[in-house]
Amino acid sequence: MPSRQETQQLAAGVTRLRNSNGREFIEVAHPRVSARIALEGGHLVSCLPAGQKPLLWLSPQEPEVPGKPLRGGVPLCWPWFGNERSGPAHGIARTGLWELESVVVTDEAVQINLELPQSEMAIHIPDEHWKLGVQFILASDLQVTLTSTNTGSKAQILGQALHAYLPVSDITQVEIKGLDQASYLDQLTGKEEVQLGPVRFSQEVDRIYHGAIGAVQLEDAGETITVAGSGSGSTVIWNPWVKKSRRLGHFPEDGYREMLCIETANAGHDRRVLDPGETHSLSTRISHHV
Ligand SMILES: O=P(O)(O)OC[C@H]1O[C@H](O)[C@H](O)[C@@H](O)[C@@H]1O
Repeated sequence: MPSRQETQQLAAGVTRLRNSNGREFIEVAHPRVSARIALEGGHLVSCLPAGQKPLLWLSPQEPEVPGKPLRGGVPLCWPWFGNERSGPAHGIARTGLWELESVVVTDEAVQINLELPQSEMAIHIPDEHWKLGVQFILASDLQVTLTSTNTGSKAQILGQALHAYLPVSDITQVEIKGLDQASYLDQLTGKEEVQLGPVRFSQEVDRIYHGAIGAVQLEDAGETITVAGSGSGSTVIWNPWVKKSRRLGHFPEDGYREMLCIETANAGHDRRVLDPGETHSLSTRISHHV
């Protein structure tokens, strides 16, 4: 829990605050949902619909200084996924400082829109011209939409992912359904494979599933979290397992036991080329069913 040093009320139940590590957050306390978004990274770090378990996992280890991504929630990978291009892994959006555009509160939901200013893009991708916005619809479920417009005069390549970290009670017992027969790139071996049955975890998993995948279901001890994407032709499934957990920054050594990532993406073969003036939206909807 960040200690509050400065706070500003933005709307009923929506507050902007700066914690003692200098990070700025938008905090939502609405009858339907509690949530927190870090302006650094445009990063939703927690989302708790009323009467449910948390929809997202967040590492208990927060980096002390701004500039290091928080591990958990929904990091925004943009305009490339992983190491598809040179520069920071997963691109520049997850460490950039986003600006608040709008907050709309209704009885059912809180809608928050952020934009990544040109000045943040100019640092790493000075030759590219984009308008980039993220919208969070926080309610009894969660919807995150990342919208990119090519504002330049040449075609530009776009790779991206909504890198959702989901909580699990025991990684060795969970299953992901909805990927049976899908082909995937195993990022650990570089080989193309075909999924047979549900995805289960007994070692590191780092895969890009291809195709316009419908909803996938994370089945965990009789409960289900559904992740439904749109604007996506690829889904990344990731768990770091034992050795990689030790190497990851700001991640508990046994953190792999209690999380996995299901990432609605445009990654690998699914990278897009946007013509001047073209807009593309990538969206994920995460909901919990008991
Ligand atoms: O450590 P990060 O840069 O946050 O990346 C965390 C993970 O993200 C994705 O799921 C990739 O497929 C993994 O290869 C990567 O290890």
